Parts: sequence; structure tokens; C-alpha cells
Amino acid sequence: MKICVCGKGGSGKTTIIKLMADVLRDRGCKVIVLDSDESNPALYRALGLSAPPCSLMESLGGKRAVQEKMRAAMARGEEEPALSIWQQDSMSLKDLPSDYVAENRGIYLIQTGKIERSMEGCACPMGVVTREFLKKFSLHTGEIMLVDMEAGIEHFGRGIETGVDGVVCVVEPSYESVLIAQNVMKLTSSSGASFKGCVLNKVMDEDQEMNLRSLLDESKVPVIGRIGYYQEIQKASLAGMPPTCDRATAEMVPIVDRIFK
Ligand SMILES: Nc1ncnc2c1ncn2[C@@H]1O[C@H](COP(=O)(O)OP(=O)(O)OP(=O)(O)O)[C@@H](O)[C@H]1O
Repeated sequence: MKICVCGKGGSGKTTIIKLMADVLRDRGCKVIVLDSDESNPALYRALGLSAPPCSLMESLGGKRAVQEKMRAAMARGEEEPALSIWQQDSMSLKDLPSDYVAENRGIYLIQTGKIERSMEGCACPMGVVTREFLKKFSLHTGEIMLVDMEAGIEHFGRGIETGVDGVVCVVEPSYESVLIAQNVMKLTSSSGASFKGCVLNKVMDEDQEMNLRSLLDESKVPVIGRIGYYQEIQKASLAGMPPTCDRATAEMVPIVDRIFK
């Protein structure tokens, strides 16, 4: 199953992916994380890995080469500038050169690419590469893919969700985060993917959880679990270390059960 994790900037997508990956790996799954957030530089650290030496974008000759292919496709009148970037109809983890994958104890990381220079242009090529990669990437038995999305909802405009089976939205205790969750649910159903529900994150106490749940309930946005606010996670983040917290991992177990049932 391929699941993408989205939500407001800073809501905790990276943290939730790390906690989810640990629970799945401990159940014997091979967890493949696709980092499609072009502006987040630290997912690999959160996973306790080194960054892979090459990104998918680099494997295609860089952003400019992909942009040129997209322009050529549009000039040919193709409505959807899908890139025939990878020759094979499908590919899997074992087909990727080792330079494109970082691994540690059953958790694998692949990166679409990052914004590296000022004025290098919009992030559309990254979105197209992510979408096409997800469509072509086949999972073998026991493999699960988690996709870390860029903040907000712009990726829906690039159709990235058409390549995944389900969408999870992380919601922190803020009204803006609730509004984004409402939009994510709406946009997911129009993409054909299944909306798995929201994970409440950084919840301080029961009152806050109830308020958040009732706001989401009003717009019929399902909640599949909650993770508390933990100092250990904050401290690890400041130190550039993986967010490890036993209580948060325990809270993630029933959430994983609901997503992957
Ligand atoms: N449950 C939690 N308890 C305490 N702090 C948390 C929790 N979840 C996330 N944080 C902190 O909130 C900040 C943002 O978290 P994170 O990087 O996971 O968010 P994100 O949604 O991936 O961000 P971005 O939008 O930049 O990709 C980090 O400092 C992280 O340590």
C-alpha cells in the first residue's frame, strides 16, 4: 500500500512518518519512504539515515532537463505533460541504483529532489516526477510506501495523489490546520484516492483534543487517532536527531492498525 501524509506546514508530517515507519518496520514490513517535500531538508535525519547521494530529479538530468521535457510535451499539445522519464513500465526497490536509496534496518529513503538555488523556478517538475514515479513504482509483498508531502494542498494541483492508495492528514491544534484538513479530504475524494482520516498531533490535553475533534466533526472529517505533545520530540528535533518517544510510538500503534487494516 502507498500512503501519502499531508497537512499544514509544521503540523508534524515528518514526525508522524517516522513514528509510523518504526511501527511498521517492527511488524516486519520493509518501509520505503519517498521524500517529495522539496523544501524540507531534514527528513533523512528524522529517520536516522544519511541522505541518499542522488535524488530522482538528478537521475533525470536535473530540474532543467525535466522542465524542458515538460515544455516539449506541452508544445506537442499534450494536455498532461506526463514524462516518459523512466523507460520501464514498472520498477521496484531492487531496480533502483544504490545511490538513490538510503537504508537503515528496514527503512528505505528515496528523495524526489530539493530546491537548491535562488530563482531556480517553480516546484512543478518535482511534482510531476513524484507523480510519475509513484505510478510506476511497484511494491512487493511486505513492502509499504509512505510519502512525505510538501505542506498545504498545492500537490493536489499536480495530481500526486493519483499514484497512491490512501491519504492521511496530520492536524495540529490550530484552526488553519483544521481548514487544510477539510480541503485535503475534499481534494482526495476527487483524486480517486481513499481518505484514511486525520491524525491529531501535538495535542496538549483532553480539552484541546475535544475542541479539535468537534471542529473536524462539524465538517465530517474523520479522526483516526491522536499523538500528544512531547518534549522529547521537540528536543530531538532541535538536536537534528530522530524523534523517538515511547508514548508517541504507543499512540501510533492503533493508528497504523486503522490505516493498514
Ligand atoms: N507530537 C509532537 N510533540 C512535540 N513536538 C512535535 C510533535 N510533532 C512534531 N513536533 C515538532 O514540530 C515541529 C514540526 O514537525 P515536523 O517537522 O514533523 O512537521 P512537518 O509537518 O513535517 O513540517 P514541514 O511542513 O516543514 O515539512 C518540529 O520541531 C517537531 O519536533
